[in-house]
Amino acid sequence: MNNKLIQTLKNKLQIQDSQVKLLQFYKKYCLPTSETSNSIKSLQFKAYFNLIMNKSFFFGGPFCIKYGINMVSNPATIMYSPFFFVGYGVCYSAYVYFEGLRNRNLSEINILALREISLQTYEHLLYLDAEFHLNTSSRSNIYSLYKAQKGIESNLRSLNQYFLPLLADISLTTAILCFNFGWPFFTSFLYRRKIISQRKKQEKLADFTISQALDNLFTVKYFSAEKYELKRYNNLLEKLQKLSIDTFKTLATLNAIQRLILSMGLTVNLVLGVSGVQAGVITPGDLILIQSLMLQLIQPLFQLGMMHREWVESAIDMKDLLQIMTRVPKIQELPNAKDFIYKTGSIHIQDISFEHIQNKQLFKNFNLQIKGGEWIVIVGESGIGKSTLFNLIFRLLDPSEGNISIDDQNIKTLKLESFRKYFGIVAQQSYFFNDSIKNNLLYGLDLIYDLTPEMIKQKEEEMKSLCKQLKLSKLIESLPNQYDTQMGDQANKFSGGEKQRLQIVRCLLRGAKILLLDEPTSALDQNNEQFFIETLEQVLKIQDLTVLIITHRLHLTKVADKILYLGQNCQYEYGTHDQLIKNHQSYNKYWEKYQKQ
Ligand SMILES: Nc1ncnc2c1ncn2[C@@H]1O[C@H](COP(=O)(O)OP(=O)(O)OP(=O)(O)O)[C@@H](O)[C@H]1O
Repeated sequence: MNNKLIQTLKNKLQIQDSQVKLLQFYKKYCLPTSETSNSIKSLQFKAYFNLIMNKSFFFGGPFCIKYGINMVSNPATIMYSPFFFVGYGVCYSAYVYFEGLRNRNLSEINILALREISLQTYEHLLYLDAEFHLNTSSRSNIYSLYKAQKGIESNLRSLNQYFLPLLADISLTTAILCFNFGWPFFTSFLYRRKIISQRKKQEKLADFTISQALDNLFTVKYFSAEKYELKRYNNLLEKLQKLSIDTFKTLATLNAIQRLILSMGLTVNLVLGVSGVQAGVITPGDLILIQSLMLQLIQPLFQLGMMHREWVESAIDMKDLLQIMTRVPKIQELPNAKDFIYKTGSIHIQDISFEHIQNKQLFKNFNLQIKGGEWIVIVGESGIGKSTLFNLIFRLLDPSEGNISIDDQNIKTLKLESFRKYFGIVAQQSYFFNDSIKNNLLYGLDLIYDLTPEMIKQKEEEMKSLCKQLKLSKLIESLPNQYDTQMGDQANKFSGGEKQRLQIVRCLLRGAKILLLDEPTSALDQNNEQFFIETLEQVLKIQDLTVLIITHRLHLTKVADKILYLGQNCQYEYGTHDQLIKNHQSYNKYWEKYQKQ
C-alpha cells in the first residue's frame, strides 16, 4: 500500500474514532440510559410518545388519499371518498400538532443538556491540576467551551430531531448514493471535513491572536508593534478567507448533487408507477400513495446536506471539549479523604523528592519541620525551587516520594478544600477580578463559609479595620467610590506595594492561619519595603500565624525565626541566621555575595 493510501485510511479511522466518542458523549441525552438525569428522562419519554403519534399520522394521511382515490374511480363507493379526504386533513393536522409537541420536548432537553454539560465542563476545568492550566491557555479553554456550547445544541438537534427518526431513511439514501456514485462521493465528504477542520483552526488562531494582543496592549505599545499586530491578523484573515470560500464551494456542490439524485428518484418512481397502473399491477390510489409518501420523505431528505454540514462543524467544535473532559486531574482526593483539623499550623515535610521534568530534580530526600506560629524566610538562587515548594505544601503538586503533613495530618489523605482554606497565598503576581475593591477583598466568603448578611456586615467592618492596620484605608477612602471603586484590569490602578497589602487583607479576611508570601517586596524600593515589613510584623505577629516568605532580599531574614536556604544539587540548609552563618558554607557565601551588592 502506498503512503498516501495508508494516511487516508489512518485519517478515516481517526475520524470514526472521534465520531464514536462523540456519539457516546451524547448517548444519555438521546436515549434514557442509567446516566440520564430524571428531568431529561421524563422529557425523553414524552418525546417518544409524541414521535409515535406523529409518525402514525404521517403515514396515515397518504393511506387516506389512496382509499379516497380508489373510491372515486368506483361509482358504487364515490360517496364515501370525501370522508377519506377529510381524514387526510385530520391526519395532517394531527401530524403537525404532535411534531410541534415533540419539538418542544426536544428543545427543553437541549436546554437542560446544555446547562448540565456547561456546568460539568466548568467544574472539570476548575478542578483540573495546575499543570494542565500552566500548559494550556485559559483563553483557548474558554473559546473551546464557548464553541462547544454552540456545537452541543446543533448536534443534539440533529441527533434527536432528524438523525434518529430518519436513521432508516438515511441508510437507504446512503446505499443509493453508494450504488450510484461509489466512493468518490464519500471522498468528497472527507475532503470537506478536512477543509472545515482547517478553517476552524484558523478561526481559533485569529481570535486568539487578537485577544492576546489586547490582553498585552501595553507590550504592543511599548514595542510600537501596532502595525506588526495588524499585519499578523490580516495574514490569518487572508488564509481564513480562502478556507471559507472552499468550504462553501464544496457545500454548494454537495447540495446540488444531492438534490439532483432525489429529484431523479422521484421522476423514476412516477414513471414506474404509471406503467404499473397501465399494466393493472397497482391502482391509481396506490400510485398516489407511493408518490405522497415519497414527497413527505423527500423534505427531510433535502435537509440532509444542511444537517451534514452542521454535524461536521459542531463535531469539530466538540473535539477540544472532549479532550478537556477526558483529562483526569493529577491532584485528586482519596475516596475516603478526611476533613482537616486545624491545631497550630505546623508543617512537617518528610523525605520528599520532586522534579517537574525528568533529570532536573529540585528536591531529593528533603526534610523540614516548621512549628506553628514560626516565621520562615526561604532564600536561594533563581529557579532553585522556592515557589515549587509552596505549590507542594498547598498540594497544587504532589511529590514523587515522601509526605507533607500539616498539624500531623498527611495532606494526601485530606479533603483539599478542608486544609487549603487555612492557607493565605500572596503571589508574586497579584490576581484580582475586574470588580470592586470590596468584592475582591470579600471574594467568595459568603458562599464558602455560608455567611448570613449580618456576618457579611461584620466582615465588612473587619475589612475596613484590616485596611487601616495595613495603611490602605486613607488611599481607599480618597477614591470617589471608596470600597466600591472598580479595581480595573489586573488592578493596574494600584501600585505594587498596595496590591501586595490588598492581597494580605484578602487572606486574613478568609481566616488564613498559614501565610505563604512569594517575593512580597520584589516590586518595592527600600523605603517601601521597610514600611511593608514593619506593617506586616505589627499585624501578623499578634495573629499567631505561621508565615513562609520567599525572598531575594536577604535583609528580610531579620524578621525570620528560621531561614531555609535552597542550594544547588538539591542541597539545603536550615536554621537561624546565626546558625547558618556559623555552620553552613553555602548560606555564608550567599550572604556575603548579597552584602557586596
Ligand atoms: N510547570 C512547570 N513545568 C516545568 N518546569 C517548571 C514548572 N514550573 C517551574 N518549573 C521549573 O522549575 C524550576 C524551579 O522553579 P521555581 O519557580 O520553583 O523557582 P524559584 O526558586 O521560585 O525561582 P524564582 O526565584 O526565579 O522565582 C525552574 O527551573 C522552572 O523553570
